[in-house]
Amino acid sequence: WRIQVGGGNVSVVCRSNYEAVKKNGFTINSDQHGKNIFTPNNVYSSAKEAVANGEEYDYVLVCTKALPNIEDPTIVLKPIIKSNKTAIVLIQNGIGIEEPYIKAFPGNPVIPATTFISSKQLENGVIELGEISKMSFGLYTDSILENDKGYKKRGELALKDFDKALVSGNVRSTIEERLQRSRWFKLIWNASFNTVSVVSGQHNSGDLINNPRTKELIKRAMAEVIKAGEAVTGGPLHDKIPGIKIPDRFTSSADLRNSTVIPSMLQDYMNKKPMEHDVILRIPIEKAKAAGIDVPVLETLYALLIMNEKKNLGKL
Ligand SMILES: NC(=O)C1=CN([C@@H]2O[C@H](COP(=O)(O)OP(=O)(O)OC[C@H]3O[C@@H](n4cnc5c(N)ncnc54)[C@H](OP(=O)(O)O)[C@@H]3O)[C@@H](O)[C@H]2O)C=CC1
Ligand SMILES: CC(C)(CO)C(=O)C(=O)O
Repeated sequence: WRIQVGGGNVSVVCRSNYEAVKKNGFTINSDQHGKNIFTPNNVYSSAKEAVANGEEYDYVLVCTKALPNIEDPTIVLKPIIKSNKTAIVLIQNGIGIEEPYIKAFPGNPVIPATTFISSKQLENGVIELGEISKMSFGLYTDSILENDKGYKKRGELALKDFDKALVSGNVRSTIEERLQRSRWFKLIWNASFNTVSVVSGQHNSGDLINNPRTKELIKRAMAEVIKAGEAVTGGPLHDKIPGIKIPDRFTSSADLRNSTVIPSMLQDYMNKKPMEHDVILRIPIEKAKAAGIDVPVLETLYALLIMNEKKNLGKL
């Protein structure tokens, strides 16, 4: 939406909201940008349809839930990626989301993005957007073959143009040099608030910080993510805020009290959809252990979360 406002040509592939979006576009009620109708340049029902007229895209933005435990996330993109010209932008939470794409599409720039927004689809095609809208992203280079000299060049060009497109659409955009550090920083929120919001019995962020025991539990989970993230990425997760102060900063924020958030994981639980516990807990727990960091709170949350999910999805 903001990319189109900035002058870009934007097509979307929709699934269950296809009919509604094809007919009416998206209605977006945003605290920051007011009430808008976003009419995508094209609305498709599948990736195959999106390339039926021979289109080749500069960017494919993946905005689905990251559920590698359920299916290979790259299958759906196969028809769209015709050459290494197309950059794949992963607008998703979690850790370890990039690897399947690097393996399936060697040579295509993979750009993971962390986004601080609060969004909710109220009904098909009707979106509510909270007051924050910022995005940071960078080029994934961790397991790129030494001999692909062009990868970095293609990737850096794609990064710059993506940044321009976002800035033209009035989004606070940042190109991240230390990409994994910013992903772990975002995980501090997701591995704590998102998970406790579900296992506590469906509570929003405001309820959780107003209760001293859940607030304390969230702070402990955050402290484990910070310790693990620092060990895995080899340094502090934030330039200005020392790790030890982050849990207090996050849980005392006045913003949080005023604008309560229903974390995306709780939205999935309430809609009886699978939750992103693989990339938000299982993979980070594995990485923490490999780096020699114990994470008993995260392990407990993971165990409770997957039991809850089984029951919620009728699989127990
Ligand atoms: N919501 C939020 O506030 C935030 C979310 N995030 C992260 O952003 C990512 C996306 O989250 P969110 O927007 O909440 O997710 P939603 O579940 O609300 O939306 C995902 C959309 O992708 C569609 N989709 C999934 N698979 C396919 C497919 N194979 N083909 C076509 N469409 C498909 C879904 O369709 P269908 O309805 O049919 O399932 C749904 O419309 C997640 O990683 C999340 O953690 C990050 C920051 C904030
Ligand atoms: C931090 C938060 C709540 C919104 O930005 C989020 O990432 C999520 O809901 O998964």
